[in-house]
Amino acid sequence: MVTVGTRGSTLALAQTQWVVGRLKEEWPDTDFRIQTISTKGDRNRGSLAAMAQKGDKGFWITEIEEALTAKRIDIAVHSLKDLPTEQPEGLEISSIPRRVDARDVLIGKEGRKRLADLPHGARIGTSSVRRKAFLLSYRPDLQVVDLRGNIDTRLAALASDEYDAIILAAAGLIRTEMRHRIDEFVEPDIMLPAPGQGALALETRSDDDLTIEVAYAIHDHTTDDRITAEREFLAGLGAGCMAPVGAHASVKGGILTLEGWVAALDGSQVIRATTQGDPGECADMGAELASDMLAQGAQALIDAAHS
Ligand SMILES: NCc1[nH]cc(CCC(=O)O)c1CC(=O)O
Repeated sequence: MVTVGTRGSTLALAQTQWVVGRLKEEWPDTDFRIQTISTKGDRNRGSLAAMAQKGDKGFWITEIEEALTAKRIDIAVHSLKDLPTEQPEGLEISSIPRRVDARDVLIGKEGRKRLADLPHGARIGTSSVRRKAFLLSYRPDLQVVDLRGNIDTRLAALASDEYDAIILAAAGLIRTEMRHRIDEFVEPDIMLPAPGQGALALETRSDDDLTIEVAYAIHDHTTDDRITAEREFLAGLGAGCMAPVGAHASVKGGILTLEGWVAALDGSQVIRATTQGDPGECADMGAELASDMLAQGAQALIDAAHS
């Protein structure tokens, strides 16, 4: 019996059921069980940004990692973009399944269904500092209004008068079978996705060889190279998942292209850079792009976001 732990949100459960379905295909004789765990992120109604400023990077995952260490669960399924770039002692990411669409999407009211067509001063709901900064860089006239909660809560908020449109990750809507709600895929040249967006991580105990083998059966090497480049870039900046940082890697014809953006919180400045190389060098490429950008002024933007 392999116990797979996750948060209890609709999205967390949907992605964990998908993972267990894939694992069952690979290991038809193994029994899998899903165990839901409540985290600080699920319980805290305060603003995400305030929690991040307290340096609390892992508010979606601490309780899940405790359950893993205590052997109450054997595999933890996480959204990769919520996972800090370092794992605690004794735990490791042992498998990265194939990524779905990494882009952000717009969902708007009638007549508010494309970013370029939104009226002057339109109100956009998001609580992500990255989405806010890139939106304001593209359209400084827009008003970004704080909106947090799970996908269902955020979609429901669109019915109120407070928002003309909201921005979400495509992956969350695709995984919860709500793809039909997407009005526009926002292209990465307007809004670069978060590092790891659209990818999952299976975390296990480092000494649990049997479970590691089970998890690794659904590992995807190309996704791993892409997200490694993106996360090394984020780590190299000394930034967490709450910084106005975007990163997106793609692999074509055996070449990995990594793009990184760092923004001022108000969108008044965005530093952009791109690098290309062999996918085998993905970690170094991420680290090098980060140090190039720090030298180009990204340090001041990161410091300002953290202060
Ligand atoms: N921070 C919450 C979160 N974590 C992962 C996803 C979406 C799914 C993914 O990126 O894999 C979301 C919701 C959102 O950003 O719209």
